[in-house]
Amino acid sequence: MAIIEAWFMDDSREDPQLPHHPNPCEFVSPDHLADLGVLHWKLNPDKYEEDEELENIRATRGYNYMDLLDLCPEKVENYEQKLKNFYTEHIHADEEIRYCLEGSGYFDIRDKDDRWIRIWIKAGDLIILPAGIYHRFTLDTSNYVKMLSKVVDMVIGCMQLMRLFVGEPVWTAFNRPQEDHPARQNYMINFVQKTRMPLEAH
Ligand SMILES: CSCCC(=O)C(=O)O
Ligand SMILES: [Fe+2]
Repeated sequence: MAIIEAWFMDDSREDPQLPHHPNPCEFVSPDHLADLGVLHWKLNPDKYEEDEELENIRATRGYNYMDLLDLCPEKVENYEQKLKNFYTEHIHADEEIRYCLEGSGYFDIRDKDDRWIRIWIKAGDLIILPAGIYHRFTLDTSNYVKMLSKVVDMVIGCMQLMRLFVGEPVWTAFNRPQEDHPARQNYMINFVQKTRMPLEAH
């Protein structure tokens, strides 16, 4: 699996858009992410319109739906509210598939012990979060403009994302706690409890 930067987050209450590297930094490997059901590919964002590798992933996994989302204040209604919602810990009933074409940001996911892992997504990163995994999202500070005026003191950022889905897309977020949600229960069975169970004797 391709290299991706991911680390356990520190506990500080500072701006969520900062990296939140603890000292010393504890990095998380792609295998560890895969063990939590998180998959990742590094693609060439400049040729997304005729990319065989992307086509292969879409065909193999049945992602027949695709759209582009410009996460920029001038292109998204209720930009601030949307970012706030994205940073509220939640799950979905289906996979969340995002391909970053421009800009960068952080997907935070919970590990098996409920610790936050921060995954840094940049142009060319395609990431799949499994249904039922607790997660949240924020932009980082590399692409932002700080706007200062009498009325606003706001940090704005931009990112272009491709969203993929099997069939008609459903973006509904179910905020934590969701322990009774079927997607959460399946996630626990498939990715958390399975690896904790002692091997049965034959
Ligand atoms: C802006 S993409 C990631 C945000 C998210 O978790 C979601 O859309 O459900
Ligand atoms: Fe989400």
